[in-house]
Amino acid sequence: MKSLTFTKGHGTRNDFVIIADRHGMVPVTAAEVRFLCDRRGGIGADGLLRVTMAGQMPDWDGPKDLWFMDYRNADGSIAEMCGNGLRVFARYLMENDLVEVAEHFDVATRAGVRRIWPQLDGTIRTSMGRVGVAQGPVTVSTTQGSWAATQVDVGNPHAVVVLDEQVSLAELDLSRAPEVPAEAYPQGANVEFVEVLDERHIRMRVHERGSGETMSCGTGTVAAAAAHARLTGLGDGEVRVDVPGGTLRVGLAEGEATLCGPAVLVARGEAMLPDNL
Ligand SMILES: N[C@@H](CCC[C@H](N)C(=O)O)C(=O)O
Repeated sequence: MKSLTFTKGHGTRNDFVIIADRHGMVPVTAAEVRFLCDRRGGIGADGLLRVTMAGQMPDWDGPKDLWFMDYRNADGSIAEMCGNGLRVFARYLMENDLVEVAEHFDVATRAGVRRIWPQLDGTIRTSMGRVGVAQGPVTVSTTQGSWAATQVDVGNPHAVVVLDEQVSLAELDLSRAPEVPAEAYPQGANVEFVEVLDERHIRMRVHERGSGETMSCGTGTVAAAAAHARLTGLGDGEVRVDVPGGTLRVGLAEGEATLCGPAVLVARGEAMLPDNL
C-alpha cells in the first residue's frame, strides 16, 4: 500500500488536496487523483495540487527554479490553470517557508508564470495573465434551456452565460455538465452562469470541466467579469464576484486580469492508497 502525506486547503470553498513533491519523486496517476478527491472513499476535493519545481516538468521551457503548480481536476484530468488553486498553492509555500515572503513572488503554471502578492488583510492577489474574449457567441445548453454564451480563455477554456429571465441562478440544475459546441471547445469547457447585481458586482455559479459544480472557480470569476465587461462596455477596474463559497475580486486592466481572495489550509494527514487503483 502506498501512503502519501497530504495537506488540505481551499479558496472560497473550492478545495484541494496538496501533495509535496519538490524532487519529482511522487508522480500521481489519474486513478490516484480520483481516489484522493473522492469525498466518500478518499480525502475529498475538487482538485489536486502537486507542489513541484518547474525544472522537474519535462515540457516547461521557462525559468527552472520556480515552484510549479501541477494541477489536476477531481476526475484525474490535467488543466492548464486554476485560479483558486494558485492562491492555495501560494499559501502552502508561505506556510511551509518554501518562499521568501517579500512584496511578491512568482509561481509557474501550465498557463505560464503568475505573480503572487500577499495582502496585509490575509488575502492573496495573483496575476491571471491575458484574458482572451472571443467576438461571436457560442451556445450553451442544459435540460432547462439554451443560451448565448461568451467564449473566454483564461489559460483554460470558459463559456460564460449572462442569465435572462428564463431561469434564475438559484433554479439552475448543474448536476450534469452543460453542453458546449465541440468545435469551439475541443478540450471541453468550464461553464459559468452569471446574474448582474450592478455595474461592478455580479453573482455566479459554475460547472467545472473535470470536477462538476463547485463552490467557486477563480479562472471562472475572471472569465465572468471579462465577459460582463465586454457585453456592457464596462471599462477597466475591479469587479466583485459572489460565488456560493464566498467573494472574489477581479481586476481588469488592458486585457490582463488579477484575482484577489482568501486561501486557507485546514488539515494535514497521511492518505493510504489501495493497491488495486
Ligand atoms: N477551480 C479552478 C479551475 C480548475 C480547472 C478547471 N476545472 C479546468 O478544467 O479548466 C479555478 O479556481 O480556476
